[in-house]
Amino acid sequence: MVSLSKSFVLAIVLVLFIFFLSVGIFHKKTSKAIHYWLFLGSLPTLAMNSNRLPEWFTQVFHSLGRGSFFIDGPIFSKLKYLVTCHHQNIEYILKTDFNNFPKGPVFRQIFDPLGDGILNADSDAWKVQRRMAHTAFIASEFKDLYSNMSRKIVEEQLVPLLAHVAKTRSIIDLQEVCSRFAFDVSMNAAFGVHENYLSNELPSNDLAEATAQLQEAVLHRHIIPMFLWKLLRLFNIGWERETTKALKTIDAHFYQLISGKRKDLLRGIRSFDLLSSHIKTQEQMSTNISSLPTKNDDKFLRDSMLSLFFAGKDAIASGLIWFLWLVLETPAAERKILEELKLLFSSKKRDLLETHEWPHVFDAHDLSGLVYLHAAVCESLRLYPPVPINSKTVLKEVVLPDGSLVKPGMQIIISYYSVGRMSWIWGEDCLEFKPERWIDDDGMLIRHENLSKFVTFNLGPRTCLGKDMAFTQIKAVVAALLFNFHVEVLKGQHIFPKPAITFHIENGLKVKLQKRVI
Ligand code: HEM
Repeated sequence: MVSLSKSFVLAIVLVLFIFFLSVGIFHKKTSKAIHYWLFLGSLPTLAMNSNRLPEWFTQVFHSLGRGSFFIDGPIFSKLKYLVTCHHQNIEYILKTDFNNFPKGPVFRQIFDPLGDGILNADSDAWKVQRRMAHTAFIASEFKDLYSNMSRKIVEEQLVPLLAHVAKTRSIIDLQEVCSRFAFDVSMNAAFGVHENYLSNELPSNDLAEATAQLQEAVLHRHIIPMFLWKLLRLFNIGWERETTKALKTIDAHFYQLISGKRKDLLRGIRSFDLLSSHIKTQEQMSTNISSLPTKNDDKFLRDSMLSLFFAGKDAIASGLIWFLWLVLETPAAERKILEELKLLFSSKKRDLLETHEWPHVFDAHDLSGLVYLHAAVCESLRLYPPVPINSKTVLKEVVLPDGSLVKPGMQIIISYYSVGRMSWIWGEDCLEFKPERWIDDDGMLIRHENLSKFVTFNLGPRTCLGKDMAFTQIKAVVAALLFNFHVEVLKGQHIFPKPAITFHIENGLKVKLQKRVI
């Protein structure tokens, strides 16, 4: 009897699964507009475009000529989304009336593998996480550890790997290199451990693979209806089985790292990574408030670290690969970056210019003063924000600055990707990669990022805590790569975004490298 009902449910799951795949994920016909279907509302259109949501949202904004639209659920359901890229709405939601727009229960269920970490928490639980993470990020010892470790990884792993590729004239996927780099940096920052995932042999790493798997799983939870992925989870089949497996691997590693760190600290071994800081703060915190972690709460640490790890790793990898692609496709921009680097190199190494030591790795501090490089990074993050969309829930009814009425329980989807592609926000040339838009006539940076229109790092109380770290990393990698190597992008590659929580290139970016003689 039990097995009969199980088979029945499995059959239903299978039918629905195939239906959604054919309507949504593999459906080639996409729509530039938002249609209302009898009984079903606008959900079928959403499903048909589920593999390219940021792009579709952008097309709908263009076709409607405004920065917000609603998606209605099936008749009799209360499901309704507001999708917006209106920058005054975004400022209102993320900053002015912040408390009225938590992430909410839907987000929390989809991201439940992250537990109570900062990315998934709201209200008091979020405040605790934010305070702890902020304490960790602003510590001067952590900042030093971060910049030393980044330089070390660039110098001792990234550049040797690229030199090896250049020497053997082999083809490499630059996106994979960026992901491996981001993984090594994030493991160092979070736990103070060196994984050497970027070494010449491109070794496999079960933790890195499990975290990538978890990303995929969370994406599927966005695409297919909640009841369906919950059924898959109940029966431990399909993507949900992969999620469970990935989580087991992640937990095994994370709990081992936490227990190892506790032992180190007991032995008096000091370190300044994020985990050490969290353990220290956890011990100092009061334990009689229910939302606060208790002294030996390893689950709390696991959740905190998993969020911080995810927040940094994928965003850095994504920011890097889109930047590199845009610059490599825009020879004028590449030339200007190289000119700045040469000037910096000759000002620092005047005496070495004749003999020219190769390869050369720049100091993060020196790179921070380069105007064109900074402008180019901002420009690529505008066009390809690593986190393309975000969602919020409405607590109390309110009219947003553009006149949209939102009601309790409604979901709001903010499309950061679309913000960067609206001509009424960035001008008619908004689709062009033009670092010059960030530089004024006196050659100084225009700080658009201080205005609400540059939303790539979020706004308000939940602004990204790793923004400075992100700029440091991207500049360090780009400078080392472009200054020391000539990069040839293989012809015939069709570059388009892969559907994911963070933006990546669907099939990677295959390149050949050659030693660059300056
Ligand atoms: C180019 C790189 C990056 C971009 C574009 C970026 C963007 C963002 C965005 C949009 C959010 C808001 C997410 C949300 O509300 O769910 C966020 C949050 C956050 N980011 Fe980043 N991020 C980047 C790199 C990093 C790095 C390297 C770290 C360091 C670990 C980091 C740490 C965080 C943290 C801790 C939060 C949570 C803030 C909160 O909820 O209070 N980010 N980031």
